[in-house]
Amino acid sequence: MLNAVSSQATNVEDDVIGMKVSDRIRRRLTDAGRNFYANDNIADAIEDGELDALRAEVGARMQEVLHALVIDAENDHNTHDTAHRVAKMFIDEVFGGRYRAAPPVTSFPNVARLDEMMIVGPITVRSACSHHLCPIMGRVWIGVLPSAETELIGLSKYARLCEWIMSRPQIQEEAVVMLADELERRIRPDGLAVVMEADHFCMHWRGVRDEQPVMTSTVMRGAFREDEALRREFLGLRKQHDG
Ligand SMILES: Nc1nc2c(ncn2[C@@H]2O[C@H](COP(=O)(O)OP(=O)(O)OP(=O)(O)O)[C@@H](O)[C@H]2O)c(=O)[nH]1
Repeated sequence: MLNAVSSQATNVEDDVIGMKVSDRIRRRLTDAGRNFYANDNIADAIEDGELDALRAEVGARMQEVLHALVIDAENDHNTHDTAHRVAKMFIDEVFGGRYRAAPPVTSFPNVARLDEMMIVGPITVRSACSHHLCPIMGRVWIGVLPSAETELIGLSKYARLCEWIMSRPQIQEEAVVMLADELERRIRPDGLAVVMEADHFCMHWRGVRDEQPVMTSTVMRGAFREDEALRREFLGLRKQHDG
């Protein structure tokens, strides 16, 4: 999608040699009129080799953060490589869903015309809140009511898509909607249900420091929204899966 913009942006880059790689990527996104919020995927705006440069840039800036925190990262053996470790953790792991393209998802036509609900879960998910960048650790359940047009996807792909969507800084309410949109687009079911239950470490580790609260969010689409009995069956089975 960004290809058309990319060649245009390459010309721009000719006169902006010396720009930081984050500025180059940001410029491409801005020129294409694209958002680059914390939970947006920007993989198609990053060219070959730029992820290595971005990791190095984030590492250098993280070193400045440690410096501003008055930590002697140059001489302290424990924080010597911390800045680069953190950059690697952000870009490749905990926020990797921003920088990586979607995982390949093989789909199969619904030849047998299956029309009964199926549930996958609990799928363990890890995310981060966009306010304090603290971990969010949770579980997701997905319910699908297939239609004749449905593309069936392999079981493991639900977990892979969850991981891709969740490993970005965000709020839970938006994360479940984004996950539901992605699944609906790929599966085209008659009904889709997503439940997410998660611990927010911005409430446990800091802030109110309350260990108890868990946030539960649901998204009900199509038949799950219209048919109360189906919705109840899904929510009941989810509890059973929970043990
Ligand atoms: N709605 C929602 N809120 C979240 C989520 N993750 C974290 N939060 C909350 O977002 C708020 C962050 O904004 P502020 O209230 O301005 O932050 P703060 O003053 O540091 O708040 P405290 O956490 O109360 O110290 C906190 O109340 C968090 O608990 C989420 O996924 N959804």
